Amino acid sequence: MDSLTLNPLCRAEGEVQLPGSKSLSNRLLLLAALAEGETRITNLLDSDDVKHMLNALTQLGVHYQLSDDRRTCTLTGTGKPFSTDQALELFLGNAGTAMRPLCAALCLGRGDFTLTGEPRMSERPIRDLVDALRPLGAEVTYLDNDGYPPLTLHANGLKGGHVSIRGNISSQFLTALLMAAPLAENDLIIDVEGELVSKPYIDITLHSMQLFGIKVENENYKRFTIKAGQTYVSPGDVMVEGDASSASYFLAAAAIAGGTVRVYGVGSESVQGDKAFADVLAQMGAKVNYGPTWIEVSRGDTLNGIDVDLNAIPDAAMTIATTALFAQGPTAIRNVYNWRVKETDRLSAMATELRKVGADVVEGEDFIEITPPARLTSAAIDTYDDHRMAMCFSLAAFGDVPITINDPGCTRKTFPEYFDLFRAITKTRS
Ligand SMILES: O=C(O)C1=C[C@@H](OP(=O)(O)O)[C@@H](O)[C@H](O)C1
Ligand SMILES: C=C(OP(=O)(O)O)C(=O)O
Repeated sequence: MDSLTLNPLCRAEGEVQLPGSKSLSNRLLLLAALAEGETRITNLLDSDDVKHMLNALTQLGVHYQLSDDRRTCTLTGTGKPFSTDQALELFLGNAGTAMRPLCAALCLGRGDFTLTGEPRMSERPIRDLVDALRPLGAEVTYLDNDGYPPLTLHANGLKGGHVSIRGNISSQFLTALLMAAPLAENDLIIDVEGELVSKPYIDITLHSMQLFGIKVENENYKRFTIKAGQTYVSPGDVMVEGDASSASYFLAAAAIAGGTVRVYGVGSESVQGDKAFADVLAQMGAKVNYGPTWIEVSRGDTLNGIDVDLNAIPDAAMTIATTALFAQGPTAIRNVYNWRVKETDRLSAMATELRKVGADVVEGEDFIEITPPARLTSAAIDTYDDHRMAMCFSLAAFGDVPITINDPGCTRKTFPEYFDLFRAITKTRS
């Protein structure tokens, strides 16, 4: 296995143009494919998760053109759901933003669609979504284990009506239902049961649907009503914002090390909940400035440990876990149960790797408490095929010791060029 050793770093300084948001890229591609007319999507993310969505659309017969740098996609939708005479098998890697939304959207059409992915995808739950789709007329067969991909959809349209969906495992289930809803035969009312995890991602969904002309009635994120008879209509040109989760590593580097880092592509006007990561850094003592499309962070007088509920921003929350290595006092990150069902069991992986660099860690069922060591220990960090483990632990190189990242290439899921950009804004201790 490949590895990358980062020599001790002492400073972060510079500007980063962020790659496009994964969440927006995959939503806009799917909605453009379902929409009437031609959509030109700019600043599209070029990463594995997006490639899986694009490959699926190709197999579904969608016509699109990618620019040479793969960051502009011009796509012509038919305004109709996807249908096929021949059974299709779509391989979706480990992309939750492809698996869950496609699972619902494909039920709108006609034909047999099998959705598969990498081995880890077969351990990521999908039951809550399937259980909500079945009363709407979806026929779904699990191929290996009940409640998990791979699965086959025997699609024959979705009826509409009134369904409930559990909100506490993944917001992507609700996102999937919402995006399919306007093309159901009748109005759809969706009730959300229990806590809604990762709530700001629902705003990304509603924003994306609104761009394509869809109206959704939102009663406090508890009930959503979507009228039938609406069609997705192309907005023409649409630009993908920079990825707010990808911004977190650069901003944290400045908060830890001194120097000032500004990221472009995400700012106060962003629709992504992960922009709030910068507020968490401010709570720890960092200096934060926002412009409409940029965020700038510098180190404050001290960096303090905090006790926070990060249920709303589980991806950026991982970056707080490694930032905590440099804080004064312990940090507790609470209400992140669903870390366990992502690219890996992130609560367990994070605890194991933080201990390797010398932290004292308590791993709870849905929280993690990190007490930083007086001095970090040099270590080889395992990344569990989890892009965020690799990116988070690059920050450990600010601890005066070399840090080796095993399988750094796993960042290809959302951020293939991460280590080049990280190197460009960090200075090695001489
Ligand atoms: O809808 C989305 O784009 C996402 C929602 C979140 O997942 P959960 O809702 O499963 O927490 C997030 O972790 C994921 O990276 C992207
Ligand atoms: C959880 C993540 O991805 P996915 O979209 O596959 O759920 C992530 O990017 O951290």
